[in-house]
Amino acid sequence: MTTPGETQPSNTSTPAPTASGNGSGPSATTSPEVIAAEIAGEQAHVDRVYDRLGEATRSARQVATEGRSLYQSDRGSYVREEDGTGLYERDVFAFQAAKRLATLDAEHEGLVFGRLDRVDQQTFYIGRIGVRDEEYEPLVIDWRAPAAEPFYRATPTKPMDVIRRRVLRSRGQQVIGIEDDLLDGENADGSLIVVGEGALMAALRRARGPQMRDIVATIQGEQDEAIRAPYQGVTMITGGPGTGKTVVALHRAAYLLYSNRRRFESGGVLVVGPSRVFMNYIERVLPSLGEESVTLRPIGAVASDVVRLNGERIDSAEVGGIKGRLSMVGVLKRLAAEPARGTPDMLAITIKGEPLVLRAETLARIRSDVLSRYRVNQGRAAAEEALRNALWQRKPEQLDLDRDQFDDLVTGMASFRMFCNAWWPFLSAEETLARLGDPATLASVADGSLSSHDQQLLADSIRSNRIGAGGEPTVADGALLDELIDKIGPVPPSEVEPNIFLDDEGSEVSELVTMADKLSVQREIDLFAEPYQTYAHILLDEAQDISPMQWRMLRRRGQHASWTIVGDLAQSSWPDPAEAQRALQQVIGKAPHREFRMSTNYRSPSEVFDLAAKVALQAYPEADLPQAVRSTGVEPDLRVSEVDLARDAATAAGDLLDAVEGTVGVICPPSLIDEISTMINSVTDDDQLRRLIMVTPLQAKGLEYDGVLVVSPDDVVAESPGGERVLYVALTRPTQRLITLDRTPNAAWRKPLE
Ligand SMILES: Nc1ncnc2c1ncn2[C@@H]1O[C@H](COP(=O)(O)OP(=O)(O)OP(=O)(O)O)[C@@H](O)[C@H]1O
Repeated sequence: MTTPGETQPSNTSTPAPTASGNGSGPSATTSPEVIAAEIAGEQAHVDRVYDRLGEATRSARQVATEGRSLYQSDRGSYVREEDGTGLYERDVFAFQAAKRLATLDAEHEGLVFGRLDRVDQQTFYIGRIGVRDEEYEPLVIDWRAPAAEPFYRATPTKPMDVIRRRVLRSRGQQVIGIEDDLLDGENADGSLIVVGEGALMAALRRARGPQMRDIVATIQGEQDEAIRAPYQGVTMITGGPGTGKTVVALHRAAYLLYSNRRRFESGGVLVVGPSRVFMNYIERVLPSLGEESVTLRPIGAVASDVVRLNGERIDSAEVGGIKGRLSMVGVLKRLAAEPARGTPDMLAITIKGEPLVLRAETLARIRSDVLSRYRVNQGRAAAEEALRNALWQRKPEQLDLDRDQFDDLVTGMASFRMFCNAWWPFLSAEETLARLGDPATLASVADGSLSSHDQQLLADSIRSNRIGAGGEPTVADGALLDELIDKIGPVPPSEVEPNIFLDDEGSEVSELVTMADKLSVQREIDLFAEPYQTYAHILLDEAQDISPMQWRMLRRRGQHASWTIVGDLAQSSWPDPAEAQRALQQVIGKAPHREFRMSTNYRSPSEVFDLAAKVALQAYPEADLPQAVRSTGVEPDLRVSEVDLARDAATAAGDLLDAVEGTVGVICPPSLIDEISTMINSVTDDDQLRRLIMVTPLQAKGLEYDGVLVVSPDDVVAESPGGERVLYVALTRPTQRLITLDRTPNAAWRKPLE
C-alpha cells in the first residue's frame, strides 16, 4: 500500500506499481501464511529454472568432453541437433542461458524477477535471461523480448491483457518477497492473491550502496519506451535529476545488444560518463543484466586509444573553458603546420664537390604543398621526394648523373637524412601540444583566436602540466591531443626510438640504424589507417557538460555509429550551455533523432527537491523540473557555521551517518575539501567512514547518496564553472536527507528560498 506522503508518478502511461493500493483486489488477504504460501509457489518455479540450467550445463560439458564439434553462431558455439545425440537445440538455449548466468553479478537480485498473469489464464515469468524447458516451452522470458513488454507498459487504465503483475525479490536462488500490482480487477477471479506495497516504492526506499543497481524489475512505462527505441540515428534521453536517465540508458545498451547482437557485439558499444568515479559507480549494472561486452570510459580517457591518458586531472574552470572552446581547432591546425622553433631553414649539401642549396622560401613552399596533401606524419616521404625534386632542378650541368643515380646519392647522404629528421620530424601529439607552453609560439598561432589573458592561462597550464615531458594530461588536454592526432597523424611506432643517426657527410662512421631498416619497418605500418577505435553505438551520459572539443573527439569514434545521448541542460557545468548545445546539434546533423523526456524524480524526496528546484529556476529559468515520487516528511536542514566550518561539517556528517543506513556524501568546494576531509577523518570512526564519501560538486555528477552534506554552497557556486547549476547538481544527490552548511545566515544562494 502507498505510504502516507508518497505521490504517484504523474505520467499516466507509467504503471503505478502500488499493488493492493491501486484498487480493491479480489483478495486483499495478506496474512503471513498466505504470503508464505505464495512465495513457496514461486520458489518451486524458480527451482525448476535453476534445475534446467544445471541440466543443460551438464549436457553441454558432456558433449565437449566427448569431443564432438561445436556449431558456431553469433551467440557462441554449440552442437547442431542433427550432428549428434547429446545436445538438442532446446538445450542449446538453456546452455547459452547458463553461460550468461555465470556472468551475472553475484549480488544480482534474482534471475527470475517477474510474473504476469493474463486474462487468457496464461502465466509468464520474466527474467534477466530467457530459459526454455525440455519441451521448448519458455520457463522464463528475457526481459528484453517483445513478450515481456506488458510487464513494463501495462497500467490499470491500459492493462494490455494483464490481470496481475508480480515482482519477485530474491537473494541468490531464494525468493524472499513478492510485490503485486493488480491491473485488471474486473477480470481477476476471486482466488487471486495480491500482496505488498508495490515494487517501485520498496525499491526506492532501499538504502543505497556504493554502486548503482539495475532496475530491471521496476522499469516504468516512459522509461521502457526509451529503452526499446529503435537503434538507428540519435536517441536523446532528457529529464531532470534523478529521473533515471543514466540507468535507463544502461538498460538500453543491454536491449540493443539483445535485439541486434551481431551488429553491436562486433561493432562495439562505448559508454562514456563524466569521471572514473562515475564509471565505477555504474560498472555493475550491465554485468547484472548479463552483458559484459561493452566498453566503459570516462570522458577524460576516451582518447586513450591514441594517446597515453588517465583522464583524472581536471583544470581550473577557466582553463578548462579555454581548452574546450571551438576556437582551439584553428589554433591547433596552425600549430601542426608551423615548424617548431629551431627547425633548420636551409638545406645545403655537396655532391661530388658541387654545393646544392635550398633556401627558406623554397622549403616553406615545399612544406605547405606537402601539408595540403598529407598530415605531417604521413607526409615525410612526400616531403623528401619534393626536396630531391627541388635539388635536382638546381643540379649543375657538369654533374654527370642521371635522375636515379642522383636520388640514390642524395638519399644515402647522412647530411640529407639528418636534415630531413630535423626539418620534418615525426611529431607526437604531446610534443606538439607542449609547444603551446612557449608564449611566442602560442601567440603566433592563437593571436586573433584567443585573448592575451587566455593565452597566458593556456601557456601556464601546458607548462605546469608538463605535457610532453612525462606530465599527466588533464581531461581537457585529452581532447586537444586527440585533435592534434587528427591533424598530424599518429607517430609510426618505429619512430618512437631515439634518433641515433650519426654525423656526417663523408664521414667514415656508419649508421647504427640503416635507412633500409627504417623504411622496411615503415612499410609494414599503414600510416594512412585511422588510428581511432570506432564503435557501432555510443552512449554518452551527462552530455550537457561535453565541450565542443570533446564532441569532436567523440565523433571520431562514432563516424558510423548510432547514439544515445543523455543529459539535462539545467545541470550543465559548461560556462555557455548554448555553445554546448550547438556542438551537440552537429553530432545529430541530419540523422533521424527522437527524444524521450523522463518526468519523474525517483531519487530525491519532494522536500529536498522542492528546495533544489528553486535554486535551479534562479540559475536556469527553462530548467526541466521533474515531479518527485516520494516524500520522507523530513525537511532539509539549513545550518550555519560562523566559527569553525570544518568542525561543524564533521558534526553534520556524523548526524547524517546516524540518520541513514546507507551512504553519506560530503560535497565540498575544491578549495575546502582537504581541510574538511582532515577534520572528518580525525573525528569519525572507521566503521562510519566506510559509508562516507568526500567529493567536489563535479565529482558528484551522476552519483547519489542516502545522506548529503553540501558544505558552503556559496563557495560551490563561486568555484564552479556552471555556478548555481552546479549547486543544483549537489543539492539533488540525496535519496533521504540533505544538510547544507553556510558560513553566514545571509548566504547568497538562499535568496530564491525566501
Ligand atoms: N524504474 C525505477 N525503479 C527503481 N529505481 C529507479 C527507477 N528509475 C530510476 N530509479 C533510481 O533512481 C535513481 C536515479 O537514477 P539515475 O541516476 O539514472 O538518474 P539520472 O536522471 O541519471 O540523474 P542525474 O541527472 O541526477 O544524474 C537511481 O537510484 C535509480 O536506480
